[in-house]
Amino acid sequence: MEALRLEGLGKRYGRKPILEKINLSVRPGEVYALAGPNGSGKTTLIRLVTGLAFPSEGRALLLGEDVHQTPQARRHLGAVVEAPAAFYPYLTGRENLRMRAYLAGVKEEGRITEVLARLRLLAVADQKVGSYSLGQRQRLGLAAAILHRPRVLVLDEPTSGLDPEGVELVHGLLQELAREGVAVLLSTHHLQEVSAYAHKVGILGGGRLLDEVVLEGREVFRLEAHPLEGALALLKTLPQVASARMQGGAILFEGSPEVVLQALLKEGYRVQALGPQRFDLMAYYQERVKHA
Ligand SMILES: Nc1ncnc2c1ncn2[C@@H]1O[C@H](COP(=O)(O)OP(=O)(O)OP(=O)(O)O)[C@@H](O)[C@H]1O
Repeated sequence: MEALRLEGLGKRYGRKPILEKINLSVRPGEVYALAGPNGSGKTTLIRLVTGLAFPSEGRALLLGEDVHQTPQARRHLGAVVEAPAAFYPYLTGRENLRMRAYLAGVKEEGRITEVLARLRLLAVADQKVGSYSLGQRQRLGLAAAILHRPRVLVLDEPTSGLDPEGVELVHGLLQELAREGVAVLLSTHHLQEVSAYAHKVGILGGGRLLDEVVLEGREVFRLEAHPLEGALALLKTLPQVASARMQGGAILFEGSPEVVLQALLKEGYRVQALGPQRFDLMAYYQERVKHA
């Protein structure tokens, strides 16, 4: 079953539509990154999914239960929506987590130490949160979100305000959690960073989900051939080629390089270069948003 499923989700403020007909799903163990320009509705979507905002249409299901109809649906949810997350400044990090653990019904004290260690906060665990840096508070927010071992984790820009080490730490943690079976939905402006491990990227624009890019198992090849236009047209006719487009004097395609090479040689094309190419998510995103 999908861990998280949005069905025709929409939100209007007054008459202004902010989001319309958003359909997406995240499976257990999958990392889904939401990207989009400022104001495209990423935070609004995350607020809807976590139950902090009410949809004007559609619904959000957490492990099959409607977030807005069934309050218990959120027991499987961990979230960091506001940055930095709200904590009692006159209590220590450990005391804040102890309070969260009590509210979430987590009884083992060892779990608090475990998440503090996982977020590299043990050294400051017994200091008042009021004295924490922004990055430390950000990491404490994540520690609190995973305390009760949620099966779905929803995070609004989890790496904003973090130093490079903190960014690495959070990305590493999210990958680990996904491997443990947690479904992760996060919003980000840092596509290059998440493209290393996100399974899917959803691109929001103009209140709609413009595109979903599947990154898992994606293999792209770069081809230089002469004449290039004809080669592109030929590739587009091959059933073994899933996609092909021109980029900077070469063709980028997804599909079988062996079939492509054979077809080109058979038709008398001159093949100058053919090899694997890392999928350029940033270029794809810019192109997609430009034509939105
Ligand atoms: N409470 C509200 N009332 C009216 N409009 C709102 C409200 N909250 C958000 N909006 C509008 O909804 C749109 C989407 O905002 P949102 O914060 O979801 O975008 P975002 O993609 O998260 O942006 P950013 O990348 O800057 O964080 C914006 O035009 C914003 O002004």
